Amino acid sequence: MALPTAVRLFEMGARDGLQNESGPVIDTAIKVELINRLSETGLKHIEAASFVSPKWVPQMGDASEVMSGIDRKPGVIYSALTPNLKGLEAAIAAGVDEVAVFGAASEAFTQKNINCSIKESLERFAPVIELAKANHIRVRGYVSTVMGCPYEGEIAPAQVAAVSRELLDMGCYEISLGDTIGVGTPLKAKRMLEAVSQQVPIDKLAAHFHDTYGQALANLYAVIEEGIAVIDASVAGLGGCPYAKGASGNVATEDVLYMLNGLSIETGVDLHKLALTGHWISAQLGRSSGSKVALAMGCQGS
Ligand SMILES: CC(C)(COP(=O)([O-])OP(=O)([O-])OC[C@H]1O[C@@H](n2cnc3c(N)ncnc32)[C@H](O)[C@@H]1OP(=O)([O-])[O-])[C@@H](O)C(=O)NCCC(=O)NCCSC(=O)C[C@@](C)(O)CC(=O)[O-]
Repeated sequence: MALPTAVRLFEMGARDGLQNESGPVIDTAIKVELINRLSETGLKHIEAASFVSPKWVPQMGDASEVMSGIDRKPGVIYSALTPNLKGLEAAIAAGVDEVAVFGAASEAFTQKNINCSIKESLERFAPVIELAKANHIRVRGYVSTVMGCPYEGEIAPAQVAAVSRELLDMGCYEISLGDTIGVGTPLKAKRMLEAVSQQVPIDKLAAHFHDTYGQALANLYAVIEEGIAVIDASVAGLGGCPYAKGASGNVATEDVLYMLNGLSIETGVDLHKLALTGHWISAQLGRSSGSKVALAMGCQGS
């Protein structure tokens, strides 16, 4: 299949990135400034917060304050995770544009992450999706552990396909396929996608790959060759997953953008501004950017 002419980048840094930071809870003002800076790069889709239990993920405990603190740039969609009705109600009150439910293809990961079975998770999501739709809010669905689980190991592509199909049938507009612990390789990614795309049209799928084993760009190239045109990524490669020990961040948005620019695939995102934002947030966290491209570009100014 020909490569897509355009790709939509879905920025994860403020949520998937920051949720996993150990140490003190990051100031709300820093989260707000990160999102505001990201909004100026041309990104049109920013996951800004997570309305989950603060006991489970302390870094996301100020989701409402973050949402009320940011400058909403017209044309940018600000989304948040909502695992249950309590989260959705808070997200609606905070004025999110879009929400996401998050399940997994692995029973053990689902238990560790959201404290229920896959079946129970889908039952829990049903009223969330219903209420979101009644409020004219679109719902995205995540499926984690699509290429491997930290607790169960190998995950059958058919299982990924089944959970993805359920979420689509329940009303999610898009299913994001998460290689939560970054264990995938290109052939595995293609095989997983082949199974899923028999159940969910490829234009309703997104790739959400972590870079733990340094395979994320190769895996992304493999799936865009198959028609994937939505990519989740995290500025400066921030993040990991609090319930997946050893998982490193999402692939760095700067690195994905550099690759897409090289392929003449349109994104509308300014690489220089994005790299500056990545250096800025990395400095706030007391480290260097996790993006190889940003480091190579060397633009450290604010
Ligand atoms: C789902 C629950 C809440 C179940 O957790 P639970 O303990 O089974 O829930 P519960 O209903 O028994 O409630 C326990 C306490 O949490 C409170 N609570 C309950 N819900 C909420 C809420 N929405 N907001 C705020 N507080 C909430 C509730 O009020 C209660 O408070 P208490 O009475 O003890 O004071 C919990 O397991 C949880 O919050 N998990 C979140 C885990 C998480 O955020 N993981 C990271 C995101 S997923 C991810 O990163 C992967 C992804 C998406 O990026 C894709 C990939 O890379 O693969």
